[in-house]
Amino acid sequence: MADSSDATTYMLSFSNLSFTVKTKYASKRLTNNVSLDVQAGEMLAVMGPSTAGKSTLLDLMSGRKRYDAEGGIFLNGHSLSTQDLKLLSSFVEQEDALLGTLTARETLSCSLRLAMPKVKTAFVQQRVNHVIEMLGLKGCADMQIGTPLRRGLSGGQKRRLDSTAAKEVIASVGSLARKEGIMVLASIHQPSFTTLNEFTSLVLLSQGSLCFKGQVTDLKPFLLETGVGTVPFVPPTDTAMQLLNTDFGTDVQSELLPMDTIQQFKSHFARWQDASGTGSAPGLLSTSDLAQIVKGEQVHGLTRIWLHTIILGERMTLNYSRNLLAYGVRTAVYAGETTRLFDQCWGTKHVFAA
Ligand SMILES: Nc1ncnc2c1ncn2[C@@H]1O[C@H](COP(=O)(O)OP(=O)(O)OP(=O)(O)O)[C@@H](O)[C@H]1O
Repeated sequence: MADSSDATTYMLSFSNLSFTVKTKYASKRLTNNVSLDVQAGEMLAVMGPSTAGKSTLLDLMSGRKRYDAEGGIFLNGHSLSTQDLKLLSSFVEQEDALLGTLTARETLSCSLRLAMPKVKTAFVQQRVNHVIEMLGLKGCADMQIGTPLRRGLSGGQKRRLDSTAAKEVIASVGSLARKEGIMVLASIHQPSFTTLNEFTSLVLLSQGSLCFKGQVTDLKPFLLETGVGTVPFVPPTDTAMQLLNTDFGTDVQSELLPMDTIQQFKSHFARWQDASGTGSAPGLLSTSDLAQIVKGEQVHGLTRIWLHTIILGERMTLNYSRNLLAYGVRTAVYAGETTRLFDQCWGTKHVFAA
């Protein structure tokens, strides 16, 4: 999220983030007073049962959704607006969003230029080369990603560019994050033990509420201290997920936390957090430092729209020029349909006239 040259200096504090959707008849709280800190270089895994509110929380944390009035997001004590957050963060969607006709290098370069439209070509080349190296994509950097008609990168190589995380992806992203002081927040489903261990910290959510935040290795002692315990050969995250999944009333839930499971988990967490104490506070930033970090190489308003249009136009031209057959067929179909419709309308007009 926040990029910095000094990996230990920056901390983002998310305070009381709530998000309520209002329908015609009622309102529903999708995220409920979530407060947590994330340090520069931290890799945070967000886990929770389906519909726990993971995507909503990530949207709030990255400025894609506006949180309710009582919330706030602070960088080393300075309040950030949703606009600031948008400029500071990059969001990778769950869905595959790769254009098959572009190479890995072109894909990364286009993403970087969209995020920082005014940076010099030499900077883009240098950063893209660095990321390609970090992701282990050097051997296939200039290979097209691939379309249904043309084979390109392998599935594993593609996953290093898209959002589907595996151990090697997370490991590469983690080392980039540590080196560059980037904060990585990722929603993950059923990670393997080794994948999860690549993250530095873990957030557990259920019904929009924060149920645990700590080091990945803290979860086991937390479950032991709260009396839930752990099951031999079962990862602590699986035990926690079973407890937090309210879709099914499981035996594990009624046995271990017989009353309101989520409420009990939350109050255990509050007590555990108090006992563990809070980490050291980061130094305050001056207003000018903050302005420098947030604005950086960014451009705003019409210039941004104009530069984005140019970059997307270049990408579209590249895509069309490499996919002439598919687009040629499509154009022919549209032309045929238009002629047919025109013919029909013309024919109908003549019938009425007769
Ligand atoms: N705009 C909206 N209006 C009403 N309900 C919504 C809206 N957006 C999300 N929801 C509901 O909020 C809940 C949380 O959604 P969210 O996508 O954040 O969960 P999630 O934990 O990411 O789920 P999953 O793991 O299944 O992707 C879901 O029940 C979803 O249907």
